[in-house]
Amino acid sequence: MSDIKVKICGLSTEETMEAALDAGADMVGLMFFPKSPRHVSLTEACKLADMARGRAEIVAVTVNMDLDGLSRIKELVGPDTFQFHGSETPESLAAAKVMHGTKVMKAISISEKADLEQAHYYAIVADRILFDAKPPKDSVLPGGNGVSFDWTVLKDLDLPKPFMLSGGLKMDNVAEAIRLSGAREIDLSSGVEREKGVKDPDLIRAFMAAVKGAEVAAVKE
Ligand SMILES: O=C(O)c1ccccc1N[C@@H]1O[C@H](COP(=O)(O)O)[C@@H](O)[C@H]1O
Repeated sequence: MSDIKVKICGLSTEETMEAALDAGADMVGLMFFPKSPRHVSLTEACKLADMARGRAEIVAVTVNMDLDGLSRIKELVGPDTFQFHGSETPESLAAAKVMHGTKVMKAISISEKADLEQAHYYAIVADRILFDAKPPKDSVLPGGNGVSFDWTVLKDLDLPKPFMLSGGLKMDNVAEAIRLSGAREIDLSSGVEREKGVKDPDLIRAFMAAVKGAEVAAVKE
């Protein structure tokens, strides 16, 4: 195992964006969901995206956003990828891909193995699938809740597109998550926060070091 791809999501300050880029994050996520504590305005997002351009893939995270909203983000922020984290259909992903010329990633909520089935439909149009845990019943957020699912359900998954694992990842469990799921790409938000919505540069660096450690350990196995 080597070269695990890492996405750090919900970056909202220049300090934490720089920490993520400097530590080698492959993808950085900007949150465009007003109910999220990681939500950024278009102006903030432009600044953060300019820091990341050419250094990491810029992902705009949206939840059931209309085409006008997506167009504004595309024109002003210029993401490489749209992440769809709501109940968007494969058809709406295809429309966004054609209209905006970006890559598209669809988040799928998992609580049991049967939930993986829908990934095969989305994988026809999506460039990447993101598996996240089903949100707790009382949560207003469809993602970013810091909860995990049974990683072993992903083992030996056969999809025609790459997939990312997310949900409750942090430095203490990432090695185990990679080992049990077989994921080559991971995504996290809460696990590098000192309080809800507040990313911590030290936790970002420690997380990236833990991923490197997991890679080295796997090569020795
Ligand atoms: O982070 C959020 O606030 C959020 C809001 C709405 C949709 C998605 C969101 N985050 C995504 O969820 C994963 C998992 O988060 P966590 O690591 O369990 O906190 C995160 O990486 C984002 O892609």
